[in-house]
Amino acid sequence: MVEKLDDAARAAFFRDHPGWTPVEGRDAAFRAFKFSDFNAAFGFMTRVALAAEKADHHPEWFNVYNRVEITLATHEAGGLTRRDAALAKVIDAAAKAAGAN
Ligand SMILES: C[C@H](O)[C@H](O)[C@H]1CNC2=NC(N)=NC(=O)C2=N1
Repeated sequence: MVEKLDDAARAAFFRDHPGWTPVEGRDAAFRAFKFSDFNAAFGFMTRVALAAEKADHHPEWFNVYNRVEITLATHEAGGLTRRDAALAKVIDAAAKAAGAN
């Protein structure tokens, strides 16, 4: 069972992943992305989905047209873990490659 990040590691998560914000009332991280169009947004989601499935660690997300909102948490741990930090890194790189602003 993966452990929740302790306070220092949780602070480091938000420091090291600019753009991600804590979710109120829940140990989770949120970030919204905007792409040029649906094609770019869905291409991004496809790349994230493949990485998530490979890692068996999945985002909670919401998409409308060119907008993708993502919440990260580890359900089995009830909060943020190193798995979320790893997925955030993949997400940020994929978003950058897909031209998110
Ligand atoms: C059985 C399987 O390993 C689990 O359901 C995985 C799948 N993806 C997951 N994703 C996330 N975000 N949290 C989990 O606890 C989780 N658990």
